[in-house]
Amino acid sequence: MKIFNAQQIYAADKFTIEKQAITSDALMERAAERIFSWVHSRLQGAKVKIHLFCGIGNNGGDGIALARHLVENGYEIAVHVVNYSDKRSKDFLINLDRLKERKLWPEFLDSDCEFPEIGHEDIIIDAIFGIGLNRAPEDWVAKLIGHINDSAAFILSIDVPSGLFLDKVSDKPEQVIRANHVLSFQAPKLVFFLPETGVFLNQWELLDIGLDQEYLYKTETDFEFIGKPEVLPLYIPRLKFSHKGNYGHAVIVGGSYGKIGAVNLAARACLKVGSGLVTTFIPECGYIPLQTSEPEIMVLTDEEEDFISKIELPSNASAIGVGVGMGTHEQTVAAFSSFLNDTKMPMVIDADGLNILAENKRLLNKMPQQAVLTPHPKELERLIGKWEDDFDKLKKAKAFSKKYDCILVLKGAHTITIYDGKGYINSNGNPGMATAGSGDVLTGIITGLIAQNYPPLYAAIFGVYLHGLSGDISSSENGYEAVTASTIIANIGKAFMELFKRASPEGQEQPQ
Ligand SMILES: NC(=O)C1=CN([C@@H]2O[C@H](COP(=O)(O)OP(=O)(O)OC[C@H]3O[C@@H](n4cnc5c(N)ncnc54)[C@H](OP(=O)(O)O)[C@@H]3O)[C@@H](O)[C@H]2O)[C@@H](O)CC1
Ligand SMILES: [K+]
Repeated sequence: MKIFNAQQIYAADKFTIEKQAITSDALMERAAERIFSWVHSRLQGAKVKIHLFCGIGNNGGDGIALARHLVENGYEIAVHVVNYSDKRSKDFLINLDRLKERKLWPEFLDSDCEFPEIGHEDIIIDAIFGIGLNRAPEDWVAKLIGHINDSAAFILSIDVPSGLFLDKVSDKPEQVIRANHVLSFQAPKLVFFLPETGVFLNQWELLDIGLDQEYLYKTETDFEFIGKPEVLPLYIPRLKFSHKGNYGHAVIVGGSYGKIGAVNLAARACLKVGSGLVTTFIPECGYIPLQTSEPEIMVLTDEEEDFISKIELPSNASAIGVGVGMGTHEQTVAAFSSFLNDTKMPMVIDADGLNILAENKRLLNKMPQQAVLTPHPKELERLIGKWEDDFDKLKKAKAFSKKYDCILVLKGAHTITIYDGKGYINSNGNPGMATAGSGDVLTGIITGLIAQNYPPLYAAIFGVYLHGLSGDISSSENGYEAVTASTIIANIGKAFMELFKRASPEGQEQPQ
Protein backbone atom coordinates (compact mmCIF):
# COMPACT_ATOMS: atom_id res chain seq x y z
CA MET A 1 0.00 0.00 0.00
CA LYS A 2 1.37 3.37 -0.96
CA ILE A 3 2.24 5.99 1.61
CA PHE A 4 1.55 9.45 0.20
CA ASN A 5 3.03 12.70 1.44
CA ALA A 6 0.87 15.76 2.20
CA GLN A 7 1.36 17.35 -1.24
CA GLN A 8 0.26 14.13 -2.94
CA ILE A 9 -2.84 13.92 -0.75
CA TYR A 10 -3.81 17.50 -1.58
CA ALA A 11 -3.25 16.72 -5.27
CA ALA A 12 -5.39 13.56 -5.01
CA ASP A 13 -8.08 15.62 -3.35
CA LYS A 14 -8.06 18.18 -6.17
CA PHE A 15 -7.95 15.54 -8.90
CA THR A 16 -10.87 13.65 -7.33
CA ILE A 17 -13.01 16.76 -7.04
CA GLU A 18 -12.45 17.57 -10.72
CA LYS A 19 -12.83 14.03 -12.05
CA GLN A 20 -15.89 13.14 -10.01
CA ALA A 21 -17.33 16.64 -10.55
CA ILE A 22 -18.09 17.12 -6.88
CA THR A 23 -17.52 20.05 -4.56
CA SER A 24 -14.78 19.96 -1.92
CA ASP A 25 -17.46 20.18 0.72
CA ALA A 26 -19.06 17.00 -0.70
CA LEU A 27 -15.72 15.24 -0.16
CA MET A 28 -15.62 16.56 3.39
CA GLU A 29 -19.16 15.30 3.89
CA ARG A 30 -18.07 11.87 2.68
CA ALA A 31 -15.23 11.92 5.20
CA ALA A 32 -17.56 12.97 8.01
CA GLU A 33 -20.09 10.26 7.11
CA ARG A 34 -17.36 7.60 7.23
CA ILE A 35 -16.20 8.79 10.64
CA PHE A 36 -19.76 8.97 11.90
CA SER A 37 -20.57 5.39 10.86
CA TRP A 38 -17.35 4.19 12.50
CA VAL A 39 -18.25 5.95 15.77
CA HIS A 40 -21.95 5.05 15.62
CA SER A 41 -21.34 1.36 14.97
CA ARG A 42 -19.24 1.24 18.14
CA LEU A 43 -21.25 3.50 20.44
CA GLN A 44 -24.72 2.43 19.25
CA GLY A 45 -26.26 5.57 20.71
CA ALA A 46 -24.59 5.21 24.13
CA LYS A 47 -25.11 8.07 26.58
CA VAL A 48 -21.54 9.18 26.72
CA LYS A 49 -20.39 12.76 26.40
CA ILE A 50 -18.44 13.50 23.23
CA HIS A 51 -16.18 16.56 23.12
CA LEU A 52 -15.24 17.67 19.63
CA PHE A 53 -12.18 19.93 19.51
CA CYS A 54 -12.17 21.45 16.03
CA GLY A 55 -9.63 23.73 14.36
CA ILE A 56 -10.59 26.26 11.71
CA GLY A 57 -9.20 24.48 8.62
CA ASN A 58 -10.46 21.37 6.86
CA ASN A 59 -9.52 19.04 9.71
CA GLY A 60 -11.71 21.21 11.91
CA GLY A 61 -14.34 21.16 9.15
CA ASP A 62 -14.40 17.35 9.32
CA GLY A 63 -15.00 17.62 13.06
CA ILE A 64 -17.81 20.19 12.67
CA ALA A 65 -19.51 18.07 9.99
CA LEU A 66 -19.21 15.02 12.25
CA ALA A 67 -20.79 17.02 15.09
CA ARG A 68 -23.89 17.57 12.93
CA HIS A 69 -24.26 13.83 12.30
CA LEU A 70 -23.77 13.06 15.97
CA VAL A 71 -26.34 15.57 17.15
CA GLU A 72 -28.87 14.42 14.54
CA ASN A 73 -28.51 10.91 15.93
CA GLY A 74 -29.11 11.92 19.52
CA TYR A 75 -25.57 11.97 20.90
CA GLU A 76 -24.64 14.30 23.73
CA ILE A 77 -21.93 16.53 22.32
CA ALA A 78 -19.95 19.66 23.11
CA VAL A 79 -18.25 21.42 20.20
CA HIS A 80 -15.16 23.50 21.02
CA VAL A 81 -13.69 25.53 18.17
CA VAL A 82 -9.98 26.04 18.68
CA ASN A 83 -9.72 29.54 17.30
CA TYR A 84 -6.02 29.58 16.47
CA SER A 85 -6.33 31.76 13.36
CA ASP A 86 -8.72 34.19 11.62
CA LYS A 87 -8.25 32.32 8.35
CA ARG A 88 -11.11 29.83 8.29
CA SER A 89 -11.36 27.38 5.41
CA LYS A 90 -14.38 27.63 3.12
CA ASP A 91 -15.64 24.16 3.98
CA PHE A 92 -15.18 24.75 7.69
CA LEU A 93 -17.46 27.79 7.39
CA ILE A 94 -20.06 25.92 5.32
CA ASN A 95 -20.23 23.24 8.00
CA LEU A 96 -20.28 25.74 10.83
CA ASP A 97 -23.35 27.36 9.25
CA ARG A 98 -25.01 23.97 8.87
CA LEU A 99 -24.42 23.30 12.54
CA LYS A 100 -25.83 26.67 13.55
CA GLU A 101 -28.91 25.99 11.40
CA ARG A 102 -29.51 23.08 13.76
CA LYS A 103 -29.31 25.49 16.68
CA LEU A 104 -26.03 24.17 17.89
CA TRP A 105 -23.60 26.89 18.90
CA PRO A 106 -20.02 25.86 19.42
CA GLU A 107 -17.91 27.31 22.18
CA PHE A 108 -14.99 29.32 20.78
CA LEU A 109 -11.70 28.80 22.61
CA ASP A 110 -8.93 31.35 22.42
CA SER A 111 -5.79 32.41 24.21
CA ASP A 112 -7.44 33.70 27.36
CA CYS A 113 -10.30 31.25 27.79
CA GLU A 114 -10.74 28.57 30.40
CA PHE A 115 -10.42 25.10 29.04
CA PRO A 116 -13.51 22.88 29.18
CA GLU A 117 -13.77 20.22 31.85
CA ILE A 118 -13.41 16.71 30.49
CA GLY A 119 -14.63 13.68 32.42
CA HIS A 120 -12.42 10.61 32.32
CA GLU A 121 -15.24 8.58 30.80
CA ASP A 122 -15.94 11.13 28.06
CA ILE A 123 -14.81 10.72 24.49
CA ILE A 124 -12.70 13.27 22.66
CA ILE A 125 -12.73 13.83 18.93
CA ASP A 126 -9.49 15.53 18.00
CA ALA A 127 -9.95 17.63 14.85
CA ILE A 128 -7.66 20.54 15.69
CA PHE A 129 -4.93 20.13 13.08
CA GLY A 130 -4.67 17.66 10.22
CA ILE A 131 -2.06 17.35 7.51
CA GLY A 132 -1.97 21.15 7.13
CA LEU A 133 0.10 21.75 10.28
CA ASN A 134 3.09 23.78 9.15
CA ARG A 135 4.45 25.43 12.31
CA ALA A 136 4.46 24.81 16.03
CA PRO A 137 1.13 25.59 17.70
CA GLU A 138 0.99 28.75 19.81
CA ASP A 139 1.51 28.37 23.53
CA TRP A 140 -2.16 28.39 24.48
CA VAL A 141 -2.99 25.74 21.83
CA ALA A 142 -0.10 23.62 23.14
CA LYS A 143 -1.54 24.00 26.66
CA LEU A 144 -4.96 22.94 25.40
CA ILE A 145 -3.35 19.87 23.81
CA GLY A 146 -1.72 19.13 27.17
CA HIS A 147 -5.12 19.55 28.88
CA ILE A 148 -6.69 17.05 26.43
CA ASN A 149 -3.83 14.58 26.88
CA ASP A 150 -4.13 14.81 30.68
CA SER A 151 -7.86 14.14 30.67
CA ALA A 152 -7.64 10.32 30.62
CA ALA A 153 -10.63 10.35 28.22
CA PHE A 154 -10.48 8.21 25.07
CA ILE A 155 -9.03 10.29 22.23
CA LEU A 156 -10.08 9.61 18.65
CA SER A 157 -8.01 11.68 16.22
CA ILE A 158 -9.23 12.56 12.77
CA ASP A 159 -6.66 11.90 10.02
CA VAL A 160 -3.58 12.45 12.26
CA PRO A 161 -3.04 13.28 15.93
CA SER A 162 -3.13 17.10 16.09
CA GLY A 163 0.29 18.69 16.43
CA LEU A 164 2.05 15.86 14.58
CA PHE A 165 3.96 17.16 11.54
CA LEU A 166 4.03 14.90 8.50
CA ASP A 167 7.63 15.67 7.57
CA LYS A 168 9.52 16.48 10.76
CA VAL A 169 9.66 15.59 14.43
CA SER A 170 8.18 18.13 16.81
CA ASP A 171 10.84 19.35 19.24
CA LYS A 172 8.17 19.59 21.93
CA PRO A 173 6.31 16.31 22.46
CA GLU A 174 3.86 18.02 24.81
CA GLN A 175 2.48 19.88 21.78
CA VAL A 176 1.16 16.70 20.19
CA ILE A 177 -2.09 14.86 20.91
CA ARG A 178 -1.58 11.31 22.18
CA ALA A 179 -4.30 9.47 20.35
CA ASN A 180 -5.84 6.20 21.42
CA HIS A 181 -7.04 5.68 17.88
CA VAL A 182 -6.60 7.51 14.59
CA LEU A 183 -9.05 7.37 11.70
CA SER A 184 -6.94 8.36 8.74
CA PHE A 185 -8.21 9.05 5.25
CA GLN A 186 -7.46 6.71 2.39
CA ALA A 187 -3.78 5.91 3.04
CA PRO A 188 -1.53 5.51 6.08
CA LYS A 189 0.91 8.31 6.89
CA LEU A 190 4.66 7.75 7.22
CA VAL A 191 4.64 9.23 10.73
CA PHE A 192 2.59 6.29 12.02
CA PHE A 193 5.62 4.02 11.59
CA LEU A 194 8.65 5.96 12.80
CA PRO A 195 9.76 5.48 16.41
CA GLU A 196 9.86 9.21 17.20
CA THR A 197 6.41 9.97 15.77
CA GLY A 198 4.57 6.65 16.00
CA VAL A 199 4.54 6.95 19.80
CA PHE A 200 1.75 9.53 19.57
CA LEU A 201 -0.83 6.95 18.57
CA ASN A 202 -1.86 3.52 19.76
CA GLN A 203 -3.76 2.34 16.73
CA TRP A 204 -4.71 3.61 13.32
CA GLU A 205 -7.32 2.63 10.83
CA LEU A 206 -8.08 3.76 7.30
CA LEU A 207 -11.32 5.22 6.03
CA ASP A 208 -11.91 5.05 2.30
CA ILE A 209 -13.26 8.42 1.16
CA GLY A 210 -13.21 7.49 -2.51
CA LEU A 211 -10.18 9.46 -3.67
CA ASP A 212 -9.56 8.82 -7.35
CA GLN A 213 -8.14 5.32 -7.82
CA GLU A 214 -6.35 6.17 -11.06
CA TYR A 215 -4.48 9.00 -9.38
CA LEU A 216 -3.55 6.80 -6.41
CA TYR A 217 -2.43 3.98 -8.71
CA LYS A 218 -0.29 6.15 -10.97
CA THR A 219 1.39 8.29 -8.36
CA GLU A 220 4.85 7.07 -7.36
CA THR A 221 5.60 7.28 -3.65
CA ASP A 222 8.81 7.25 -1.62
CA PHE A 223 7.42 4.71 0.83
CA GLU A 224 5.23 1.67 0.69
CA PHE A 225 3.49 -0.21 3.50
CA ILE A 226 4.10 -3.95 3.17
CA GLY A 227 1.32 -6.36 4.06
CA LYS A 228 0.15 -9.70 2.71
CA PRO A 229 -1.05 -8.33 -0.66
CA GLU A 230 2.42 -6.90 -1.29
CA VAL A 231 4.43 -10.01 -0.31
CA LEU A 232 2.29 -12.73 -1.89
CA PRO A 233 3.33 -11.90 -5.47
CA LEU A 234 6.99 -12.18 -4.41
CA TYR A 235 6.62 -15.84 -3.41
CA ILE A 236 8.38 -18.37 -5.65
CA PRO A 237 6.42 -21.67 -5.67
CA ARG A 238 8.23 -25.00 -5.29
CA LEU A 239 7.98 -27.23 -8.31
CA LYS A 240 6.87 -30.86 -8.32
CA PHE A 241 9.80 -32.15 -10.39
CA SER A 242 12.49 -30.42 -8.41
CA HIS A 243 15.30 -31.55 -6.14
CA LYS A 244 17.32 -29.94 -3.41
CA GLY A 245 19.80 -28.63 -5.95
CA ASN A 246 17.08 -26.33 -7.27
CA TYR A 247 16.80 -24.54 -3.95
CA GLY A 248 20.32 -23.32 -3.50
CA HIS A 249 23.13 -23.77 -1.04
CA ALA A 250 23.16 -21.18 1.73
CA VAL A 251 26.26 -20.65 3.82
CA ILE A 252 26.24 -18.98 7.22
CA VAL A 253 29.65 -17.61 8.16
CA GLY A 254 30.13 -16.51 11.73
CA GLY A 255 30.43 -17.57 15.35
CA SER A 256 33.17 -17.24 17.92
CA TYR A 257 33.80 -18.78 21.35
CA GLY A 258 30.51 -18.46 23.29
CA LYS A 259 28.55 -17.22 20.24
CA ILE A 260 28.09 -20.38 18.19
CA GLY A 261 24.37 -20.23 18.99
CA ALA A 262 23.96 -17.25 16.64
CA VAL A 263 25.12 -19.38 13.72
CA ASN A 264 22.92 -22.26 14.81
CA LEU A 265 19.85 -19.96 14.79
CA ALA A 266 20.63 -18.37 11.42
CA ALA A 267 21.33 -21.76 9.81
CA ARG A 268 18.11 -23.31 11.15
CA ALA A 269 16.10 -20.34 9.88
CA CYS A 270 17.79 -20.78 6.49
CA LEU A 271 16.65 -24.39 6.32
CA LYS A 272 13.14 -23.54 7.46
CA VAL A 273 12.57 -21.07 4.62
CA GLY A 274 13.41 -23.83 2.19
CA SER A 275 17.07 -23.51 1.29
CA GLY A 276 18.11 -26.78 -0.41
CA LEU A 277 21.40 -27.11 1.45
CA VAL A 278 22.82 -25.22 4.40
CA THR A 279 26.45 -25.13 5.47
CA THR A 280 27.95 -23.19 8.33
CA PHE A 281 31.51 -21.93 8.43
CA ILE A 282 32.57 -21.53 12.07
CA PRO A 283 35.60 -21.71 14.38
CA GLU A 284 36.63 -25.21 15.43
CA CYS A 285 35.07 -24.91 18.90
CA GLY A 286 31.57 -24.99 17.41
CA TYR A 287 32.02 -28.22 15.45
CA ILE A 288 30.66 -30.75 17.95
CA PRO A 289 27.72 -28.73 19.27
CA LEU A 290 26.50 -27.79 15.79
CA GLN A 291 27.11 -31.14 14.18
CA THR A 292 25.39 -33.04 16.97
CA SER A 293 22.41 -30.74 17.45
CA GLU A 294 21.47 -30.04 13.83
CA PRO A 295 21.73 -33.12 11.62
CA GLU A 296 20.50 -31.31 8.49
CA ILE A 297 23.22 -28.67 8.66
CA MET A 298 26.72 -29.21 7.31
CA VAL A 299 29.68 -27.76 9.17
CA LEU A 300 33.00 -26.46 7.88
CA THR A 301 35.52 -25.20 10.42
CA ASP A 302 38.28 -22.64 10.56
CA GLU A 303 41.68 -23.84 11.70
CA GLU A 304 41.42 -21.51 14.70
CA GLU A 305 39.62 -22.83 17.76
CA ASP A 306 37.80 -19.69 18.97
CA PHE A 307 37.46 -17.27 16.06
CA ILE A 308 37.47 -17.09 12.28
CA SER A 309 40.82 -16.48 10.57
CA LYS A 310 40.21 -17.51 6.96
CA ILE A 311 36.84 -17.89 5.30
CA GLU A 312 36.38 -20.80 2.90
CA LEU A 313 33.19 -21.68 1.07
CA PRO A 314 31.83 -24.91 -0.38
CA SER A 315 32.25 -24.84 -4.17
CA ASN A 316 28.53 -24.72 -5.00
CA ALA A 317 27.52 -22.03 -2.48
CA SER A 318 24.80 -19.73 -3.80
CA ALA A 319 24.25 -17.18 -1.01
CA ILE A 320 26.16 -16.11 2.08
CA GLY A 321 24.96 -14.78 5.40
CA VAL A 322 27.96 -13.39 7.24
CA GLY A 323 28.64 -11.78 10.61
CA VAL A 324 26.39 -13.35 13.23
CA GLY A 325 28.28 -13.94 16.49
CA MET A 326 31.50 -13.52 14.50
CA GLY A 327 33.42 -11.15 16.80
CA THR A 328 35.92 -8.57 15.61
CA HIS A 329 39.26 -10.29 16.27
CA GLU A 330 41.93 -8.69 14.07
CA GLN A 331 42.41 -11.95 12.17
CA THR A 332 38.65 -12.11 11.60
CA VAL A 333 38.74 -8.56 10.22
CA ALA A 334 41.55 -9.57 7.85
CA ALA A 335 39.67 -12.73 6.85
CA PHE A 336 36.47 -10.76 6.17
CA SER A 337 38.41 -8.19 4.17
CA SER A 338 40.02 -10.76 1.86
CA PHE A 339 36.71 -12.62 1.66
CA LEU A 340 35.10 -9.45 0.31
CA ASN A 341 37.94 -9.11 -2.20
CA ASP A 342 37.34 -12.60 -3.56
CA THR A 343 33.59 -13.11 -3.27
CA LYS A 344 31.00 -11.47 -5.47
CA MET A 345 28.24 -13.86 -4.43
CA PRO A 346 24.88 -12.54 -3.10
CA MET A 347 25.44 -11.69 0.53
CA VAL A 348 23.61 -10.75 3.72
CA ILE A 349 25.80 -8.91 6.22
CA ASP A 350 24.77 -8.64 9.86
CA ALA A 351 26.06 -7.99 13.37
CA ASP A 352 29.88 -8.12 13.58
CA GLY A 353 30.06 -8.09 9.78
CA LEU A 354 28.47 -4.63 10.01
CA ASN A 355 30.71 -3.60 12.88
CA ILE A 356 33.79 -4.52 10.86
CA LEU A 357 32.47 -2.52 7.89
CA ALA A 358 31.82 0.47 10.15
CA GLU A 359 35.35 0.33 11.57
CA ASN A 360 36.91 -0.18 8.12
CA LYS A 361 34.83 2.00 5.78
CA ARG A 362 37.11 1.23 2.80
CA LEU A 363 35.60 -2.28 2.82
CA LEU A 364 32.19 -0.85 1.94
CA ASN A 365 33.30 -0.41 -1.66
CA LYS A 366 34.17 -4.10 -1.84
CA MET A 367 30.69 -5.36 -1.01
CA PRO A 368 29.01 -7.34 -3.79
CA GLN A 369 26.20 -5.56 -5.66
CA GLN A 370 22.92 -5.42 -3.77
CA ALA A 371 24.35 -6.82 -0.56
CA VAL A 372 21.66 -6.88 2.14
CA LEU A 373 22.73 -5.16 5.37
CA THR A 374 20.55 -5.73 8.42
CA PRO A 375 21.58 -3.22 11.11
CA HIS A 376 19.81 -2.52 14.38
CA PRO A 377 19.80 1.21 15.29
CA LYS A 378 23.27 1.24 16.94
CA GLU A 379 24.86 -0.65 14.04
CA LEU A 380 23.15 1.72 11.62
CA GLU A 381 24.57 4.73 13.44
CA ARG A 382 28.07 3.27 13.19
CA LEU A 383 27.56 2.87 9.45
CA ILE A 384 25.83 6.10 8.42
CA GLY A 385 26.71 8.43 11.30
CA LYS A 386 24.40 10.21 13.75
CA TRP A 387 21.08 11.57 12.53
CA GLU A 388 19.03 14.54 13.70
CA ASP A 389 15.70 12.76 13.72
CA ASP A 390 13.92 9.81 12.10
CA PHE A 391 13.39 11.72 8.83
CA ASP A 392 17.08 12.56 8.65
CA LYS A 393 17.87 8.91 9.40
CA LEU A 394 15.81 7.79 6.39
CA LYS A 395 17.47 10.40 4.18
CA LYS A 396 20.94 9.31 5.24
CA ALA A 397 20.05 5.62 4.88
CA LYS A 398 18.80 6.21 1.33
CA ALA A 399 21.98 8.08 0.43
CA PHE A 400 24.13 5.28 1.90
CA SER A 401 22.17 2.61 0.03
CA LYS A 402 22.62 4.53 -3.21
CA LYS A 403 26.32 5.19 -2.68
CA TYR A 404 27.20 1.54 -2.02
CA ASP A 405 24.40 -0.10 -4.05
CA CYS A 406 23.24 -2.03 -1.02
CA ILE A 407 19.87 -2.90 0.51
CA LEU A 408 19.52 -1.58 4.05
CA VAL A 409 17.13 -3.34 6.39
CA LEU A 410 16.56 -0.92 9.29
CA LYS A 411 15.37 -3.20 12.08
CA GLY A 412 12.75 -1.86 14.48
CA ALA A 413 9.09 -2.07 15.46
CA HIS A 414 8.33 -1.33 11.80
CA THR A 415 11.39 -2.59 9.98
CA ILE A 416 12.09 -0.47 6.91
CA THR A 417 13.89 -1.88 3.88
CA ILE A 418 15.64 0.78 1.81
CA TYR A 419 16.73 0.46 -1.79
CA ASP A 420 16.82 2.59 -4.92
CA GLY A 421 15.45 5.66 -3.16
CA LYS A 422 12.43 3.81 -1.79
CA GLY A 423 11.44 2.60 1.67
CA TYR A 424 9.34 -0.54 2.28
CA ILE A 425 7.74 -0.43 5.72
CA ASN A 426 6.88 -3.76 7.27
CA SER A 427 3.46 -4.11 8.85
CA ASN A 428 3.74 -7.03 11.28
CA GLY A 429 5.86 -8.22 14.23
CA ASN A 430 5.54 -7.47 17.93
CA PRO A 431 7.56 -6.40 20.99
CA GLY A 432 8.09 -10.06 22.00
CA MET A 433 10.55 -10.27 19.10
CA ALA A 434 12.93 -7.90 20.87
CA THR A 435 14.84 -10.93 22.14
CA ALA A 436 18.30 -12.50 21.82
CA GLY A 437 18.92 -14.10 18.44
CA SER A 438 15.84 -12.67 16.72
CA GLY A 439 18.14 -10.77 14.32
CA ASP A 440 20.19 -13.91 13.60
CA VAL A 441 16.97 -15.61 12.55
CA LEU A 442 16.18 -12.75 10.16
CA THR A 443 19.66 -13.02 8.64
CA GLY A 444 19.11 -16.75 8.10
CA ILE A 445 15.67 -16.20 6.56
CA ILE A 446 16.90 -13.62 4.05
CA THR A 447 20.01 -15.68 3.18
CA GLY A 448 17.87 -18.79 2.67
CA LEU A 449 15.52 -16.91 0.33
CA ILE A 450 18.37 -15.45 -1.73
CA ALA A 451 19.86 -18.95 -2.02
CA GLN A 452 16.57 -19.98 -3.65
CA ASN A 453 16.88 -17.23 -6.23
CA TYR A 454 14.72 -14.55 -4.69
CA PRO A 455 16.20 -11.24 -5.89
CA PRO A 456 17.92 -9.64 -2.86
CA LEU A 457 15.40 -6.79 -2.48
CA TYR A 458 12.45 -9.18 -2.62
CA ALA A 459 14.22 -11.56 -0.24
CA ALA A 460 14.62 -8.70 2.23
CA ILE A 461 11.00 -7.48 1.98
CA PHE A 462 9.54 -11.00 1.98
CA GLY A 463 11.94 -12.20 4.67
CA VAL A 464 11.17 -9.33 7.03
CA TYR A 465 7.44 -9.98 6.64
CA LEU A 466 7.83 -13.74 7.16
CA HIS A 467 9.97 -13.13 10.24
CA GLY A 468 7.31 -10.77 11.66
CA LEU A 469 4.53 -13.22 10.91
CA SER A 470 6.42 -16.09 12.58
CA GLY A 471 6.94 -13.80 15.58
CA ASP A 472 3.23 -12.93 15.66
CA ILE A 473 2.20 -16.60 15.55
CA SER A 474 4.78 -17.26 18.24
CA SER A 475 3.46 -14.51 20.54
CA SER A 476 -0.14 -15.57 19.98
CA GLU A 477 0.82 -19.03 21.26
CA ASN A 478 3.29 -18.06 23.97
CA GLY A 479 2.72 -14.43 24.97
CA TYR A 480 5.25 -11.68 24.23
CA GLU A 481 7.70 -12.57 27.00
CA ALA A 482 8.14 -16.20 26.01
CA VAL A 483 8.85 -15.48 22.35
CA THR A 484 12.41 -16.63 21.65
CA ALA A 485 14.47 -16.86 18.49
CA SER A 486 13.78 -20.61 18.51
CA THR A 487 9.99 -20.18 18.74
CA ILE A 488 10.20 -17.76 15.81
CA ILE A 489 12.03 -20.41 13.78
CA ALA A 490 9.54 -23.06 14.85
CA ASN A 491 6.70 -20.98 13.42
CA ILE A 492 8.20 -20.19 10.02
CA GLY A 493 6.25 -23.10 8.50
CA LYS A 494 2.97 -21.84 9.92
CA ALA A 495 3.81 -18.35 8.66
CA PHE A 496 4.11 -19.69 5.10
CA MET A 497 0.75 -21.45 5.51
CA GLU A 498 -0.80 -18.27 6.87
CA LEU A 499 0.32 -16.41 3.76
CA PHE A 500 -1.86 -18.60 1.61
CA LYS A 501 -5.00 -18.37 3.65
CA ARG A 502 -7.66 -16.22 2.11
CA ALA A 503 -10.54 -14.45 3.83
CA SER A 504 -13.88 -16.30 3.66
CA PRO A 505 -17.12 -14.33 3.31
CA GLU A 506 -17.52 -14.47 7.10
CA GLY A 507 -14.09 -12.93 7.56
CA GLN A 508 -12.55 -16.23 8.73
CA GLU A 509 -9.39 -17.14 6.86
CA GLN A 510 -9.30 -20.42 4.92
CA PRO A 511 -6.44 -22.21 3.16
CA GLN A 512 -6.24 -21.33 -0.55
N1 LIG B 1 -7.97 14.28 0.66
C1 LIG B 1 -8.12 14.17 1.96
O1 LIG B 1 -7.44 13.37 2.56
C2 LIG B 1 -9.12 15.02 2.65
C3 LIG B 1 -8.76 15.67 3.80
N2 LIG B 1 -9.62 16.30 4.58
C4 LIG B 1 -9.17 16.97 5.81
O2 LIG B 1 -8.43 18.12 5.52
C5 LIG B 1 -7.31 18.17 6.40
C6 LIG B 1 -6.30 19.15 5.94
O3 LIG B 1 -6.92 20.41 6.01
P1 LIG B 1 -6.13 21.77 5.86
O4 LIG B 1 -5.27 21.74 4.67
O5 LIG B 1 -7.16 22.84 5.87
O6 LIG B 1 -5.19 21.79 7.11
P2 LIG B 1 -5.45 21.72 8.69
O7 LIG B 1 -4.55 20.69 9.21
O8 LIG B 1 -6.88 21.64 9.02
O9 LIG B 1 -4.88 23.16 9.18
C7 LIG B 1 -5.57 24.32 8.87
C8 LIG B 1 -4.68 25.51 8.66
O10 LIG B 1 -4.05 25.92 9.83
C9 LIG B 1 -2.90 26.71 9.53
N3 LIG B 1 -1.87 26.30 10.45
C10 LIG B 1 -0.94 25.31 10.32
N4 LIG B 1 -0.20 25.18 11.41
C11 LIG B 1 -0.66 26.10 12.29
C12 LIG B 1 -0.29 26.46 13.59
N5 LIG B 1 0.69 25.85 14.25
N6 LIG B 1 -0.99 27.46 14.20
C13 LIG B 1 -2.00 28.09 13.56
N7 LIG B 1 -2.37 27.78 12.31
C14 LIG B 1 -1.72 26.81 11.68
C15 LIG B 1 -2.57 26.46 8.10
O11 LIG B 1 -2.90 27.59 7.33
P3 LIG B 1 -1.94 28.86 7.18
O12 LIG B 1 -2.17 29.71 8.40
O13 LIG B 1 -0.51 28.37 7.11
O14 LIG B 1 -2.37 29.54 5.93
C16 LIG B 1 -3.49 25.29 7.74
O15 LIG B 1 -3.90 25.32 6.41
C17 LIG B 1 -6.92 16.74 6.48
O16 LIG B 1 -6.05 16.45 7.54
C18 LIG B 1 -8.26 16.08 6.63
O17 LIG B 1 -8.68 16.10 7.98
C19 LIG B 1 -11.06 16.08 4.41
O18 LIG B 1 -11.78 17.22 4.69
C20 LIG B 1 -11.51 15.52 3.08
C21 LIG B 1 -10.48 15.15 2.10
K1 LIG C 1 -6.49 15.77 14.06
